[in-house]
Amino acid sequence: MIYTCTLNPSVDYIVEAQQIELGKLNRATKTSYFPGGKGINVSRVLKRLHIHNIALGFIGGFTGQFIADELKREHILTDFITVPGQTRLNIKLKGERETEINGEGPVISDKHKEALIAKIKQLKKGDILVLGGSLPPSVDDAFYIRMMEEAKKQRVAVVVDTSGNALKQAIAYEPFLLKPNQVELGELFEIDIHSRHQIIECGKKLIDNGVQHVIVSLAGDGAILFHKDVILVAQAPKGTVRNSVGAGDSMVAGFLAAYVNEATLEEAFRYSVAAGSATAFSEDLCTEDGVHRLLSEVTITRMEDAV
Ligand SMILES: Nc1ncnc2c1ncn2[C@@H]1O[C@H](COP(=O)(O)OP(=O)(O)OP(=O)(O)O)[C@@H](O)[C@H]1O
Ligand SMILES: O=P(O)(O)OC[C@@]1(O)O[C@H](CO)[C@@H](O)[C@@H]1O
Repeated sequence: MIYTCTLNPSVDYIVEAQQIELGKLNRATKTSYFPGGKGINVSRVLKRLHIHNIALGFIGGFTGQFIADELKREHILTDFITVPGQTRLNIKLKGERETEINGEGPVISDKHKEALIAKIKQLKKGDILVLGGSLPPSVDDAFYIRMMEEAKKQRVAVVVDTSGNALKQAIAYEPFLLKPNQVELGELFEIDIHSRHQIIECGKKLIDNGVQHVIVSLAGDGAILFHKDVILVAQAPKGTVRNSVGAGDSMVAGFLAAYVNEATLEEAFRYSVAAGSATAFSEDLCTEDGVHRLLSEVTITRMEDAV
């Protein structure tokens, strides 16, 4: 079974306006809201790709209830822990450019943290655990470490889709998959990344440190996959970007969906990039049809051929 865990879910409130001027009254031309948070996005895309999964994490208040209701409507299994306080609202402003304001999230008590650890302890060898997104302010990075320790004890494969210190500390646990974007990769190595060469060096270092697969996502420029035997470079399809929120999470879901269906590494990577781009070209997350339509437009080259 695949489990996703979102410690700090969100309701993503999308506000479209012709232009947004700070300090003025702006009128939206369209608004919508979706259940969000990285692990929840992975769950939603997995489900659209017919992969059963269970969403874990903390939810609270009317916003948390909205997430639970929406996931139920989409027939996604959940095992959330309900906490006092409100799940955050993340504002995604779409004017001439995209601007995001992510909320803080509720306080999580020790009792609720332990309840989540107890759920992780129930996972079994062969399960996959996707840890997605930032930590609420009351939860420190050590909590991600504890979850990874528990997962490792049970021989559960861990996928890490987060940033900052939590991402840095994940490396020691030899995760199955890391998916940093270019900025997150730079933060990980404390450098400014401005060349393909730097990305390759950093990706190789992660593999040398025991990470099994690394996908560095490069938005419209595609992605690079690192594995001990091969480096694959993907060009993303071209299209009109309607929403880049969740594109990276869709990549994670696409890769896992193909992997559990026993695809080759190249096929899984192609599926992953197609899923990311299909989300970028959609209003909400990608659909299965959207992914399939783009598969033939993803170009993949082995590293020695790409340089
Ligand atoms: N402009 C675009 N054109 C085509 N494909 C895109 C575009 N932007 C994103 N994608 C697809 O989505 C993938 C992930 O994008 P990106 O690198 O922006 O992820 P991210 O920063 O993790 O996103 P998020 O945090 O919003 O989920 C890319 O590798 C690509 O396949
Ligand atoms: O604040 P975090 O946890 O880093 O990111 C949260 C978030 O921006 O990530 C998802 C897209 O990847 C959105 O659904 C959500 O709003």
